[in-house]
Amino acid sequence: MICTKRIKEKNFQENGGKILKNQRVRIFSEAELVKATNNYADDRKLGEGGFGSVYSGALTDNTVVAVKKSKGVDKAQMNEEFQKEMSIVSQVNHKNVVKLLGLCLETKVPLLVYEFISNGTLSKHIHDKGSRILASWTNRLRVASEAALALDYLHSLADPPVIHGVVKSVNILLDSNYTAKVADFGASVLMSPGQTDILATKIQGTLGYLDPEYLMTGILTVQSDVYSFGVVLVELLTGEKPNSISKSGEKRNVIQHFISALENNHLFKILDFQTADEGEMDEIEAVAELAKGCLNSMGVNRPTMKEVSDELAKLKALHQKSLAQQNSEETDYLLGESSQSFCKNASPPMDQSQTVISLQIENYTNSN
Ligand SMILES: Nc1ncnc2c1ncn2[C@@H]1O[C@H](COP(=O)(O)OP(=O)(O)OP(=O)(O)O)[C@@H](O)[C@H]1O
Repeated sequence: MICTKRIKEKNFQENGGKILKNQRVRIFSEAELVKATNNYADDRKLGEGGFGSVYSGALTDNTVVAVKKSKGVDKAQMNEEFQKEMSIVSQVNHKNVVKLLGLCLETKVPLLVYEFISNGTLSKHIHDKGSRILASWTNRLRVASEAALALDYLHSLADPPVIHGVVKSVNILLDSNYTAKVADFGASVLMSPGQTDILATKIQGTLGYLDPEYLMTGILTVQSDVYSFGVVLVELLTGEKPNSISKSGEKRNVIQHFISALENNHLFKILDFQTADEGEMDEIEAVAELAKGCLNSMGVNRPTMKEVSDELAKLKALHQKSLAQQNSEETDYLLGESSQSFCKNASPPMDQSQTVISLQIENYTNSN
């Protein structure tokens, strides 16, 4: 049975939990989640992370959910990871952050129930050559801008602020409209207002995305997320995995390769998508410069997530404006073309020409 209720202090304390004000999540029974996921059947497995595995499930009201189930090897550690993720994700509310719907407290390590994000990870769409969604610069820029918006929100608007800790393309999911949603708060840290860094008890992260400064000092900062986001931007631009292996089997430093291409004006040789448009090239160059700034070895020299997000939003708005302009120019062109052809064909009756023109406009709109 599903019951919606404010989580009781007692339940949380029994589970080693921290009490959060105004927290509203749904409490699921273990049996309900077993049924929803067909007892965590293999074909329901969406993926596996450090904390455990994620399964898709259908509730009795047909809502599709993603259930995060701990590996359960070290109960104390798993409980800590769970508590952290739970306390962070239940407090954030942003259209570009995956929503926590509820949890189940009957299991040894509680289960987390998330909204189901149907189109997989950004990583899959960048690296799976069969995926067409990122074929256009328009979508790459939009997804980058949406993910940046979520991270800016976590750093400066969430109360309390949050360092995500493991920003990478696997942790950016795409929903049914291909809108980006930032996920996986297992390594995240809640900050006090005004606080921007924390001494980590253990260094967590994925090679290739890890801020070199954090790696050296053990201090995780909001700027560590900015570095990792810079790596995601490079991935979006080049289609290369940050820890990729070349054909000859050597480990490639994708970041160095990217920066040297940018500095030597070879950027367009290493892009992962085709663009013939000069306006787009300017935008791509601006995003590449932004990525370079994020990848500065010193955190203080990197832009803030707000600056990154504002710049991407500005570029996205410019891009949309130029797309709209192109569309109207093409419509004008079609109108011009049709009137010329009518001149050639001994002037058709007025009502017929109007029909042809409107049909052409309609076809144009449909194909776009
Ligand atoms: N809400 C969701 N909807 C759909 N799929 C999801 C959802 N959450 C996670 N997944 C899938 O499950 C996989 C595992 O997610 P999880 O957050 O546990 O770990 P991870 O990000 O892969 O690794 P780690 O936690 O070690 O960084 C994701 O890569 C994604 O494919």
